[in-house]
Amino acid sequence: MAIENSIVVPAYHEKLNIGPLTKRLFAALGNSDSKITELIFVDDNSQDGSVEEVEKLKKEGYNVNIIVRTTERGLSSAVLRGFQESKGEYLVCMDADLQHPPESVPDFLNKLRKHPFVIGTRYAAGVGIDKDWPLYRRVISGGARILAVPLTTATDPMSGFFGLQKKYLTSAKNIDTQGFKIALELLAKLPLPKDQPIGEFPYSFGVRTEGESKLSSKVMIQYLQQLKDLYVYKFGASTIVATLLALVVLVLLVLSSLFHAIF
Ligand SMILES: Nc1nc2c(ncn2[C@@H]2O[C@H](COP(=O)(O)OP(=O)(O)O[C@H]3O[C@H](CO)[C@@H](O)[C@H](O)[C@@H]3O)[C@@H](O)[C@H]2O)c(=O)[nH]1
Repeated sequence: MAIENSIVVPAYHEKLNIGPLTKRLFAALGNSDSKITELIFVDDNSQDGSVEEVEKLKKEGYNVNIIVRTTERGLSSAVLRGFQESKGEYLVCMDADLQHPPESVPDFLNKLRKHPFVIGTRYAAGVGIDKDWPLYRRVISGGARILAVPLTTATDPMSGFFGLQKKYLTSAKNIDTQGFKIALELLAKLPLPKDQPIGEFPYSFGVRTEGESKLSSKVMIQYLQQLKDLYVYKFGASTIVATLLALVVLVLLVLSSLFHAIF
């Protein structure tokens, strides 16, 4: 059967999450959807046994693969590499750490059949962020989200849980693959049809139980640089709005590099 859905998971030191994610995902998809779905991990040479874990799952019959990159590093570029190597028309990106619930993927895919781009959102009625998520992460996430408001109508462009129809990716140009926020980059730059709104998919963001977050001050600085570039891209370098927004971001950039703890 031809593959229709490709689930791409950037992974760095996620050995302990690979098995549970794979099993929960394919269990949620059920027999018929499992046959048309592939799961692709994109690992940056973690050398922690992730490859062996995937080989084991393959032997158990799961349609799962792992791409190991040895010369590149980074979440956004890993996601794009997975998309490039995928066979399906419906592409979904999710984290390895189970903070994006695998059980919601079937409904997510249904939505993706009706919208060119779907983004998971933690900001909707009845969903949210686990109460144990630390305050500093809430502040970072909320601040980052506010700064992105001029760039997209999406309520949660920080989300690493998103999907798109592959036909819209083929015309992507000038995509910046630094940092973590590939969904925002794609939302701002892809030539998505104006008459079809992006889909919002409410979900509750869980707590990581295995492994560690890779969020660092470097990632935050990359985000601010990305924002500055996107403001200029969207509003044009000569407009007053772009200049003001770029200035705000630059000040934050300098401050954050001086005081890593500011965010
Ligand atoms: N291949 C690869 N994968 C990476 C890298 N850095 C992180 N990842 C993978 O990317 C996923 C997200 O990284 P986390 O470190 O778990 O992210 P987080 O800070 O806990 O979550 C925040 O960022 C996520 C990604 O955008 C968001 O999904 C989430 O909503 C939140 O904003 C995980 O599967 C992780 O292994 C990298 O350099 N290379």
